[in-house]
Amino acid sequence: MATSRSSIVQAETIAAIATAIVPQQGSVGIVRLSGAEAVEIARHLFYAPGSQAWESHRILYGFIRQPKTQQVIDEALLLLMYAPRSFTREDVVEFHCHGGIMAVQQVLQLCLQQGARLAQPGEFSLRAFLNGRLDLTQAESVADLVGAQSPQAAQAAVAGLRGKLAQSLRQLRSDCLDLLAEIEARIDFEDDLPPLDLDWVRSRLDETLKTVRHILATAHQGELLRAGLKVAIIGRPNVGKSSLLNAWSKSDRAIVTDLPGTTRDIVESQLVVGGIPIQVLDTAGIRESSNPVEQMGIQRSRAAVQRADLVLLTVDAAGGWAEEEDLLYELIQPRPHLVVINKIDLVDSDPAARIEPILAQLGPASPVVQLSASQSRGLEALEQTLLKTVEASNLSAANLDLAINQRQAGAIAKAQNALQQVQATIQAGLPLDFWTIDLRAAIQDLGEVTGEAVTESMLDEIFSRFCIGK
Ligand SMILES: Nc1nc2c(c(=O)[nH]1)N(C=O)[C@@H](CNc1ccc(C(=O)N[C@@H](CCC(=O)O)C(=O)O)cc1)CN2
Ligand SMILES: Nc1nc2c(ncn2[C@@H]2O[C@H](COP(=O)(O)OP(=O)(O)OP(=O)(O)O)[C@@H](O)[C@H]2O)c(=O)[nH]1
Ligand SMILES: [K+]
Ligand SMILES: [Mg+2]
Repeated sequence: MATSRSSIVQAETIAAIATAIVPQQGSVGIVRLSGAEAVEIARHLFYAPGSQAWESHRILYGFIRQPKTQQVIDEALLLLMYAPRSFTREDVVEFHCHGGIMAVQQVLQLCLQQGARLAQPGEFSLRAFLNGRLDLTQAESVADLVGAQSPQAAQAAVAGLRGKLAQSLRQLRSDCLDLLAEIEARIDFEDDLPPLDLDWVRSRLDETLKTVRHILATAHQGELLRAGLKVAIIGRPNVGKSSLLNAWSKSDRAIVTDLPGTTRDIVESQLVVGGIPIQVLDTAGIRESSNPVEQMGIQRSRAAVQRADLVLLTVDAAGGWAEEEDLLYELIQPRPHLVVINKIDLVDSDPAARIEPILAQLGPASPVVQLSASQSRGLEALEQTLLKTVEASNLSAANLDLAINQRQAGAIAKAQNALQQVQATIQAGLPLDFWTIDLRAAIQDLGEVTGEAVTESMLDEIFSRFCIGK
């Protein structure tokens, strides 16, 4: 039988390297222990000279030693946080070692030799959750903060960490419980109570649904902030795709030459637009080719169109719209896209004559941007149009306190359905028992979000996505 993460005996003391492990990098690396044996293990491994007190929330200075040979492994600091005043609410000990890979790996091995078990991904956060220090949304925000790729994504994660979503959901759930209590009382003690105030029930339901809708509406910004966007630049050879990637990312990532067919493999670059982390893919120019290497590159370009959240079809303002563009334009029709008219610097003398024929080829559903990649002109407009196309224009001005993830949105949408069902049931004049069925379902769904009602397999799935040492 597979052991489930949450059923692992919490009496076990767990250990992990809490910092990134990179050779020759990171001035400090941390090995973290949590559990009943943490302090005992540290006592065996850490020598603190003089009369330093082993008290909670203190840092001791000293040496980590191999207990048998007394060989010194590192000169280090030891941080003590005794239960319940720690991240996990268990005894937590941290060895603050030198960075790089050797010190932390050796110290981790010593901890394991002393009886600690290697922590699974997310297990420190899981314990913080199981011990009631964090609700599930806060624990998810810990992972979001570690994974954040833009200041706005980090800001949303910190708000979640501090319990903004948790608070709203607790309030919603408690409102539903109040409503349930009122209704159930009428089922159980019908004769002893004044009749149910139907207007009150209806207005409470309306209010609750309004809040639910408000929270659900933050799912789009949550998804953009967390997952970001994959944007593929496609077009026929030499229209300036690689030049656009370079200008946009202010780099020399991609090779640019005046030879058509320069780019073969996909070239990626990472940037942030209006708070959204964006992965830009430069692709091989698409054309009929007999060169097998180029053909493979073109296959990858076509695949990128399907993988991308947004496709930028790039066209050469001077070269104009050719037959190949008809095919490419058709290819991107089912995908979210915009059309980039590049090299406008070449048509400065008479832009209308060159650009209008291109515009005439485009349908009304295709946003258009004119720019010059080689002169870095029009990139601002590209970003604004991109944000508008993915409906994220006011993300940077938005309130980032709430930005729910897909899992949370799924459960909250179920709660919304259940609450709407309660409304319908009341409307249909069905007996009170029916109202409570859907109300209970809504309460259950909200509990799935906060973790008040979760299964072990849900916890497994959520925490296994964390990194090791979190
Ligand atoms: N060295 C180190 N830095 C770290 C962490 C850590 O575990 N170790 N963190 C880990 O993610 C974050 C800080 N988060 C933390 C959250 C709570 C507690 C904590 O001990 N809370 C107790 C006690 C509070 C108090 O003393 O009053 C509590 O809330 O009960 C510690 C760290 C980021 N920086
Ligand atoms: N005048 C002008 N030239 C440009 C502009 N953008 C790119 N070019 C030139 O167009 C040529 C092709 O540019 P690339 O960026 O290599 O074009 P590409 O679409 O990536 O080409 P392939 O990878 O071969 O498909 C180079 O000589 C660039 O300097 C622009 O905005 N204005
Ligand atoms: K080229
Ligand atoms: Mg190229």
